[in-house]
Amino acid sequence: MDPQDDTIFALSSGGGGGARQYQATALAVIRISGPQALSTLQSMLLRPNKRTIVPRQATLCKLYTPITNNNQNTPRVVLDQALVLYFPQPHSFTGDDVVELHCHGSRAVVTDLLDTLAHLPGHRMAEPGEFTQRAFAKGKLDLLQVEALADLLTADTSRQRQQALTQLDGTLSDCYTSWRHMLIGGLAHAEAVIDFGDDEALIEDDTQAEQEEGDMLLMTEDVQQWNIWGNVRVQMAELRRAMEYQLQDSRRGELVREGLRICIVGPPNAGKSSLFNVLAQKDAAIVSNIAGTTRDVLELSLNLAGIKCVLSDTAGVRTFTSDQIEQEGIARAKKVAQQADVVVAMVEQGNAVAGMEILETVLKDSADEALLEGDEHDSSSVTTTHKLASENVLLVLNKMDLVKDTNDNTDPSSTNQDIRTFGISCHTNEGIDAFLEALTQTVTNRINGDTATAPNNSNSDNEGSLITRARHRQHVQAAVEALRRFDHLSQQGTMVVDMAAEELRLAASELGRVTGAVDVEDILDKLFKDFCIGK
Ligand SMILES: Nc1nc2c(ncn2[C@@H]2O[C@H](COP(=O)(O)OP(=O)(O)OP(=O)(O)O)[C@@H](O)[C@H]2O)c(=O)[nH]1
Ligand SMILES: [K+]
Ligand SMILES: [Mg+2]
Repeated sequence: MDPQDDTIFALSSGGGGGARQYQATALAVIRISGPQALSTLQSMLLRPNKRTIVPRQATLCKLYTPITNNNQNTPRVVLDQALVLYFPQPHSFTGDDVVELHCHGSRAVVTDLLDTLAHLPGHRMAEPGEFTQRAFAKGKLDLLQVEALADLLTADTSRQRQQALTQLDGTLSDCYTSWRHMLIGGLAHAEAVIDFGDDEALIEDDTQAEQEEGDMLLMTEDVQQWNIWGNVRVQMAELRRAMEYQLQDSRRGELVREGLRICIVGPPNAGKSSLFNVLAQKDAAIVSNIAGTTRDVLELSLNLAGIKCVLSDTAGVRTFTSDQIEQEGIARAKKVAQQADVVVAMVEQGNAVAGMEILETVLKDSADEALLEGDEHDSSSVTTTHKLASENVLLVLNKMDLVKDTNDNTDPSSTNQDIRTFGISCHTNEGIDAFLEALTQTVTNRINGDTATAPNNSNSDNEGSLITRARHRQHVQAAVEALRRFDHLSQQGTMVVDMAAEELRLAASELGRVTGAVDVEDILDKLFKDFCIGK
């Protein structure tokens, strides 16, 4: 029997992790999907024929051990009193018949129900993501929506949730589908031109057409075909601009999904780990007055105004140390700073100039390294190795509590030209609120991006069309490149229309890969493995 025909079931609510680790909850949802879902539910009712299960209507019933061919004379046992729901195919999540048992969440109820189902012929426990996999197979969701669902299930912050929900809605899918249809339309025209060119010489271009109009007797259809070709070229150029615009999004969607990287760098003993702990609101990193305390990079998830951020504490950077472990720590610190979206440069107050020098070497080294390594980077990391724009750097002067004469305070604003500077104390918390506010604003600005006007048909002026994965970016980039080659070829006259058409075909298939309309088996396998059981 095809595993697709099995009736699958799983605990779809929390508390999972197998019978042994199951954590009791008030209620639990067991989902059953497949051809036998309804008959199984009915076999668990006391008088199956007396009770009609109305689709999509919650019914409170007692669930008994089901009647099977083997146990007709065995007394039946009540398993639970549950609220049941039935979604007939095709109007269900998976597209198959689906039954949901909203039962009590104790270990006894859940494990006995699962166990009972497992013993029914044609039934088996669902693999991770298998319900979603069936939904995809039935065309209920496309690949972008499957990815959105995966993102929604793992969303930590409100921005991640919003972004995932918009993508789940099909907004991004609609964008790529409409682009792909435009490409296929262009391709159809190109093919018409090719067919025509087979037996008739086409005029090379409009100007030539005008020149030769007098001399040559033109077939009106020739001209029509050629005019259509001209329109196709214009349309494809517009489409390419819309795609290019989408690619110029500063990776905002990917940042929301993956989390924005904020890195604290600075010389030893500046108080980096102390700040890390203040922001973590716990004793996460070791603090001591020994220079070179932090070696490894420590990471912490922060939610700043609904945006997921990953904050890193790093080893203090100094130009000379004979300690090999510290050297490795410094190398790691530089690398993390290089990949960060926002850098918090920290120095002790009164030492801003030295601090800025260190910051400059860190960022300069990273820019150099980025140039050297450039070719080895994949497309997603190339964009992150840019030299940081000053609006994404915050300079923090720590230990303000040690300043004796408050009038003689280091004027923070005088330390550097365009880098914003904040005086703080990790001991007294002075200045922390203002710094945190600025950090939050920086992160928000980075995600909201600039509001450059979108090309007419870009669909890119709303959050829904933001690229959310490097995978999408690669395909859109490849489609743009194909369209550039198309543009070049399509200017060269009739001889190469078929080559130009091939580029349109390529661009269309790249976009098809984004939504999953074109072969995506390998991506799917990987994606479904990341799903939890029951989804
Ligand atoms: N007076 C004062 N001392 C501070 C402040 N912040 C940190 N310190 C002290 O400075 C010392 C170094 O702090 P850390 O947080 O370990 O500094 P670090 O930058 O992480 O140091 P490394 O990991 O060695 O690079 C510790 O003794 C802290 O207690 C502050 O705001 N005021
Ligand atoms: K230290
Ligand atoms: Mg430290």
